[in-house]
Amino acid sequence: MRYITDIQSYQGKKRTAVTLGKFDGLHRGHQKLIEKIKEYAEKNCESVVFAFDMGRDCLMTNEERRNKLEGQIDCLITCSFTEELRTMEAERFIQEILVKKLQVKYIAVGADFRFGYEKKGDVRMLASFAAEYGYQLEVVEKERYKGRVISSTYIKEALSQGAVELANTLLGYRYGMAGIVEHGRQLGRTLGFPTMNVAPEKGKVLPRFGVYACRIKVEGIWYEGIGNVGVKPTVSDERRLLTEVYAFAYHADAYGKKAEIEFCTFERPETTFSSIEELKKHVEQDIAYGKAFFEEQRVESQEADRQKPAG
Ligand SMILES: Cc1cc2nc3c(=O)[nH]c(=O)nc-3n(C[C@H](O)[C@H](O)[C@H](O)COP(=O)(O)O)c2cc1C
Ligand SMILES: Nc1ncnc2c1ncn2[C@@H]1O[C@H](COP(=O)(O)OP(=O)(O)OP(=O)(O)O)[C@@H](O)[C@H]1O
Repeated sequence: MRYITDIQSYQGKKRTAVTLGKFDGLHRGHQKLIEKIKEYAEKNCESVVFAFDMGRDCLMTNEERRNKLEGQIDCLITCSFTEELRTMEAERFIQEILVKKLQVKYIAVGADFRFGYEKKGDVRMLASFAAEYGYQLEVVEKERYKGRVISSTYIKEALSQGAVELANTLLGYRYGMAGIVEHGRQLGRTLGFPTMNVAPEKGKVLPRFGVYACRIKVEGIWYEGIGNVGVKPTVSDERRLLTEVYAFAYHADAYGKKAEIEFCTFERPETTFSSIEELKKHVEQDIAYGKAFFEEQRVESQEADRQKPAG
C-alpha cells in the first residue's frame, strides 16, 4: 500500500476507485465503503482511501489507520485539513483532485458525505458531474446498529461512558491504544500488582476513567489483565493521563518495550481512595473480577464451539 500525506505528490498510472471522508476509527460503516472500492478496483483500478485529517482528538492515530489498511487497499491518502483544502470550492475539488489528480472512475461514499468550501459539495453534486467526467458514483446505505447509524461520534460517545463493548461492536474490532511502557513509581510492585504504564499518544481518545478488563500485547504475545485508565488520584497529584495494566501472567521487565492495549469491559470508575490500603484492597477485587471475566469468556467460547454443527 502506498501512503501519501500530500495530495500533490500523488502519481498513478491507473484510474482509481475512491472513498472519501474522515475515516476516524475505520468502523463498520467505513469498512463497508472500503469493501466497495476493493471490489471495484478488481476491474483494473487502484483502490484509494482519501482521509481528511481534521487535527481533532481521534479514535485512531494516522499510523494506526495506516497499519489497519496495510495490505487491504492500494493507496491511503491522509490529507491535513489545511486552509487551502478548507476553502477549495467543491466543484474545484472534483475537477482538480478527483478527476485530474486521481483520475477517478468510481466513488463510494455515504449519503451524508459533504466536502468543499462551506460543505457545499454533496452526493447530488457528485452525481451531477458523473457523466461529464466519466466516473460512477455509488451512494452506500449507512450501516446501523440497533437502528442507530454507526459513526465516529457515536463511538466516542460510547467510550466516554465506558461502554467499550458497544464501541467494540460498532468498530468491528476491539478499541485500544499503544505506546512504550514507562517507569512508574514502582509502588504497584510493592503492593503486589506490578503494572505496565503506557501514556496515550497526543490526541488519542481514551475511554472513561476507570478500571477495565484488558488485553496487553508485549513482544508479540497477548496477555490478559486488569487496567486503570486515568490519573491515579490516590497516589499522584500530577494528573498525567496513563493506562496502567497488571497482566496476570507476565513476569518479565517490560520497561521501554512497545505495548498494545485492548479494552474488553468496564468494571468501575477510577476512585480517590482514602489510603493506599483501601486502594490495594480494591485492586485485589479488580484482579479477581478481571480473572473471572476472562474465564467466563473462555467458557462461553467453548460452549459456542460445542454448539457449532460438526463438519
Ligand atoms: C486494576 C487497577 C485499578 C486501579 N484503580 C485505581 C483507582 O481507582 N484510583 C487510583 O488512584 N489509582 C488506581 N490504580 C492505579 C494505582 O494507584 C497505581 O497502579 C499504583 O499506585 C502503582 O503506581 P506506579 O506504577 O506509579 O507504581 C489502579 C491500578 C490498577 C492496576
Ligand atoms: N455508518 C456508515 N455506513 C456507511 N458509510 C458511512 C457510515 N458512516 C460514515 N460513512 C461514510 O464514510 C465516509 C467517511 O465518513 P466520516 O468518517 O467522515 O463520518 P462519520 O463516521 O459519520 O464520522 P463523524 O461522526 O465524525 O461525522 C463518508 O463517505 C461517510 O458518508
